Amino acid sequence: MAERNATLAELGLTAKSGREASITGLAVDSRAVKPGFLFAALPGSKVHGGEFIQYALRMGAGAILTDAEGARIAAAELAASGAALVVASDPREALACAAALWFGAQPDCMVAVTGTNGKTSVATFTRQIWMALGHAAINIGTTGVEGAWAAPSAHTTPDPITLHAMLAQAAGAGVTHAAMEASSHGLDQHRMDGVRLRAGGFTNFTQDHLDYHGTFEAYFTAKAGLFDRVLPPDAAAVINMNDAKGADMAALARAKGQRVITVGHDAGNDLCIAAQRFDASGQDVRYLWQGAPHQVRLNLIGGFQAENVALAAGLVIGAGEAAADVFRALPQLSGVRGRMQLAATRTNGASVFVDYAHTPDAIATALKALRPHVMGRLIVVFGAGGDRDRTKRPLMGAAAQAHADVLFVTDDNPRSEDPAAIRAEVMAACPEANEVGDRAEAILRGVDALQPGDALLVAGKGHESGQVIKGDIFPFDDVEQASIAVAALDGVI
Ligand SMILES: CC(=O)N[C@H]1[C@@H](OP(=O)(O)OP(=O)(O)OC[C@H]2O[C@@H](n3ccc(=O)[nH]c3=O)[C@H](O)[C@@H]2O)O[C@H](CO)[C@@H](O)[C@@H]1O[C@H](C)C(=O)N[C@@H](C)C(=O)N[C@H](CCC(=O)O)C(=O)O
Ligand SMILES: Nc1ncnc2c1ncn2[C@@H]1O[C@H](COP(=O)(O)OP(=O)(O)OP(=O)(O)O)[C@@H](O)[C@H]1O
Ligand SMILES: N[C@H](CCC[C@H](N)C(=O)O)C(=O)O
Ligand SMILES: [Mg+2]
Repeated sequence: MAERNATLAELGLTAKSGREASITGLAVDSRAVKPGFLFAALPGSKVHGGEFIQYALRMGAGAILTDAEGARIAAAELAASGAALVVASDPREALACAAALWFGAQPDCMVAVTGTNGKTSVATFTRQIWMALGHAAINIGTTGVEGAWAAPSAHTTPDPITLHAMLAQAAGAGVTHAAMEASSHGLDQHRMDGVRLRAGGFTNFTQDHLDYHGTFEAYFTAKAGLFDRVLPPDAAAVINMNDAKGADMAALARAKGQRVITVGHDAGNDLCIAAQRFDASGQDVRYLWQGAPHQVRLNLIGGFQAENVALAAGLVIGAGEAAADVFRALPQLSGVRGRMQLAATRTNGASVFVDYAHTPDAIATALKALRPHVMGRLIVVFGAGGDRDRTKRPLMGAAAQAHADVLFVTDDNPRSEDPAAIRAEVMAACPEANEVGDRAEAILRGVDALQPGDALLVAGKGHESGQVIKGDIFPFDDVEQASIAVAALDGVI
């Protein structure tokens, strides 16, 4: 963090009590507080950050940003310390704006994408198109920061302090364009409210994260926040109209005055996916941009990727590039790590794909997408994560049952839960599936079952490099395991 000072007013904040503060840095975790820092004591899902105000004050915090509840929890310590106290009705939003002002620089041209599935894919394709057009661009999300500047990231949408530190560093390194993922947690917690966006995208809305949001309505409201709160009225909203919620999202965006760019299979859309022809290594797609045809080669497996590419193209056009240039760049797109990635091929010609499908809709979409590329049977190895939405487990089982011919149910980050109990919840909807808890063995069994013309989809972990069991992370990589299995069975590397 840069060595500098700011007044509360310079961070858009007004103190309710306490002495004048000269802020030296920002922290959301009391353990990161240094002398002179502003500590944001936020209402959490487990505990109220107000519980840690006294600790932050002992570490030398110069100011506290919190809500009425946090101020009440630490009233005595706050009065005794004389530290500046800012009380906000929504301290997360206030922190996001303060972080934007503290770190200052952001890439000039930024866009964000939300939706249950496809965010990483769309953000990555957006960055790739910008780079093909000669811009210094990055994407920020589940796979970290990638492109013209790189950094790891623990969250899909980082907390505002981490996010604005990243944006400022990237801008300082010459990055002019950034595409970021807006997760529903991130939107609900106002993590990106201080980001200046030129365009926002919506992929789709299906089940995930009900453990956190509670209801579909609350989950949708969180996602809608990208358009009705974060995206300014002069921005473009790029909406997938194939999704059942597309029309609602478009209406919200129009009500805010945003320029809506619709994307979909119907001819009435601004960007229409008019036709697709599949082959072993990808697809030819006929797009219509405002009625004019652009026929492009996509070296990407899966019909849904043409939708993700269309959204990315819409975002780039919405953010100011000429449509003809954008369509010319599309054949250069390459697949996203762990998304429909061809991981290995058996000597009998059967293929193994690794994909990040971890929701019911994603499993159905990924399996359906493979069908036109496969003449034989579809085999799937999958599981469901622990400490995450439990209600999606049988739905994932049902999706696999409906769209695959042979099923192996295995473990996928059981976290604190009993792995056998998670598998049982999945298998309630696919009782005939083979149950193989150990993921490496499940992949080996899946690969062993491959006959000429078959394909195996290893779903759920995509780019992930570890299996999370209890508090430990064991190194595990689906792509690597697929290659090992093929080498072991076929005797080749
Ligand atoms: C459910 C959730 O999103 N939690 C995030 C949230 O934590 P919280 O507010 O609920 O934390 P809490 O434990 O109740 O603590 C309350 C407050 O006390 C503070 N605290 C806590 C302990 C202490 O000693 N001192 C201290 O100051 C915490 O920093 C926090 O501000 O705010 C924290 C600080 O920003 C985040 O680190 C934390 O992310 C947790 C680790 C997490 O796992 N989040 C996941 C579910 C998530 O955000 N995922 C999304 C979506 C992924 C997808 O697309 O599928 C993502 O964007 O990554
Ligand atoms: N447009 C789409 N429609 C339906 N399913 C999709 C779509 N795009 C991707 N998927 C499926 O979802 C999986 C995850 O894709 P991706 O990582 O791009 O999504 P995400 O929204 O970033 O996920 P996360 O919420 O974990 O960040 C893919 O591996 C694929 O199976
Ligand atoms: N960002 C998602 C990823 C899930 C991936 C899957 N491997 C799992 O662990 O469930 C989540 O944390 O819900
Ligand atoms: Mg993602």
